[in-house]
Amino acid sequence: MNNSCSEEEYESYPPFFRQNQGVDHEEILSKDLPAESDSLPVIDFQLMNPEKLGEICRNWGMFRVVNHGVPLGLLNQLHEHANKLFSLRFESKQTLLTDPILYFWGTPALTMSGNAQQTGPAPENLNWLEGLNIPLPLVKTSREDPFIESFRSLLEEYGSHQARLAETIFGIMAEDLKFSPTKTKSYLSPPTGFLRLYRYLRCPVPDQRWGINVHTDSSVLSILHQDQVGGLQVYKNNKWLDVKPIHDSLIVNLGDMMQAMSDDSYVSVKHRVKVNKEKERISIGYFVFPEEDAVIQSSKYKPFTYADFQAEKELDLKTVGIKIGLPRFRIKEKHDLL
Ligand SMILES: O=C(O)CCC(=O)C(=O)O
Ligand SMILES: [Fe+2]
Repeated sequence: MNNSCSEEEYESYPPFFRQNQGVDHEEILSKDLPAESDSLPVIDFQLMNPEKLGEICRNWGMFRVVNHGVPLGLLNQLHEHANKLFSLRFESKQTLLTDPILYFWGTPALTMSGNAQQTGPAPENLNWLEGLNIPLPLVKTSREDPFIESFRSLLEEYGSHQARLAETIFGIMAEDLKFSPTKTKSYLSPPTGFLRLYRYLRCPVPDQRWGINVHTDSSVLSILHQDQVGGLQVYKNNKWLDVKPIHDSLIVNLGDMMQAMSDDSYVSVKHRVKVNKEKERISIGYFVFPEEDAVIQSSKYKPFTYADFQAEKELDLKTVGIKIGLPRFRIKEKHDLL
């Protein structure tokens, strides 16, 4: 890339991310060792069983799902629509993509009321991404604009597939964990589900910035589909592994709620997203939570609801600048108190 890149090329970028684009910078080599290639376990959705799934949830907290029944045509159309929408001028995205679809940039952390969570003004804290937040129950009402309407109906269809997958997968985990029928029902609530479409932006200093820095998801389950660019990495055995893009597969990762429900036997796995200089990357995530008033009972944590967890997380982001998450609720063992 060089200085000849036209300014119009970046009109779809939030203004902050237009600076220094196209300029060669001296690269600071990443201190991380290169990531190893993908040995993520694969689950055939049609052949799942509690023992195998349970073992993967205990050891990995992330797996690939094949034979999931989400039509490839639907995935392709969704990516095409996302590409078109993200390529619009920044100002048009801000005006066109409004309630209930919310356009945001610079951070994936949104508050309960749907505003981007402030992480402070330092550019190294900004995430090189923009996104759309789509609460699924709200995406059922038809829209006038024909392009937005076809996008909405794809989201609705994709959302029902995701709810189907999450309910089946969670049902098998619940069998492995021997949950009572009441827990199984209240610990996963599809109406809480939302979709996130992300576009990670080209970054002139990719080794110094993050698409999304290391984190665990707060959800029960998250289900991801990524395009062919790559960048997602998972932490396993003290190493970062690249999660390779495989177009007809989905990635499931367990979140903090699942770890607490399983008394820490399942892992809410650490992951992160790298950015690159040459290509934007699009991914589609689905996140699902417990019923609003479901109290998570665990031998390791004080009883809490997802709303309690989210409130604590928002406060920590505001005051400490990072998410503390589950440790805020952990019951102190006797030896911790000495
Ligand atoms: O874009 C991705 O591949 C991952 C996104 C992610 O980790 C998240 O939204 O929590
Ligand atoms: Fe995540």
